[in-house]
Amino acid sequence: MIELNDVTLTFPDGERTVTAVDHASLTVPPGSITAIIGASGSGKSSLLAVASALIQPDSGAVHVAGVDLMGLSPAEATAVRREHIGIVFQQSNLLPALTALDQLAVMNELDGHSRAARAETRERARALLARVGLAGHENKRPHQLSGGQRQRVNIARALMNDPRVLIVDEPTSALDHARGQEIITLILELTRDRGTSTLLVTHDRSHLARMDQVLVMSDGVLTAHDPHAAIAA
Ligand SMILES: Nc1ncnc2c1ncn2[C@@H]1O[C@H](COP(=O)(O)OP(=O)(O)OP(=O)(O)O)[C@@H](O)[C@H]1O
Repeated sequence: MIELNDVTLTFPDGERTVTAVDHASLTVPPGSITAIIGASGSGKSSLLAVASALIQPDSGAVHVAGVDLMGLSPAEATAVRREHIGIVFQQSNLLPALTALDQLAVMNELDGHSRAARAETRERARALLARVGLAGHENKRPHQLSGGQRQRVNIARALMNDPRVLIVDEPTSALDHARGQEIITLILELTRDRGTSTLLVTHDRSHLARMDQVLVMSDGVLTAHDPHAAIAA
């Protein structure tokens, strides 16, 4: 579950302050997907940063996977992120030198686990790559994969720790329409199968009718939007 209640986040901007998120509230239940749309600079990335435990807001209540994020130390917030939150960014930020399998396994292996734990990590990585449609591509490096395949690696990587919450920022912006629809279908299936609370920012209104909830952000203010009305707009 993701629960934001009356959240406000400001940034200093010279003499004044910018209100990036203005008394925003939202709930994303497990197994459902909420999309946020809104103009550039309306506060969407700031809201995702709050829900990802990357930024603590000035005021309000934030609960993610049952954890109260307000008042956590940076180290505690990092621990919550690693344990409960999967994040997929707009640009695939894969490491050029690593194979698809290693992109998934490397973070777990940096923790210095036993040989058995490493084997288990690789098995999990292999299964997740197969789940996102990349069986047979485990040993390819990013330049050997298409844009859509790279985004699939990103998604699989975000699922490595079996997160309760999935935060996705513009997953289709670098893809053509058909490839974008496939990625949205995959994210929807994973949300249902794994019961994640998924929060997604998108510019592409053609996806909105498939979402459980659509919220519009405007100058930091969130308002509900009928997913089916949005497509006609
Ligand atoms: N670190 C920061 N320091 C100062 N101001 C910031 C910071 N991050 C965001 N802002 C400001 O907060 C407001 C909301 O920005 P945000 O990036 O959240 O919007 P957005 O809807 O995600 O935009 P885009 O679609 O272009 O990514 C903007 O006025 C922006 O300039």
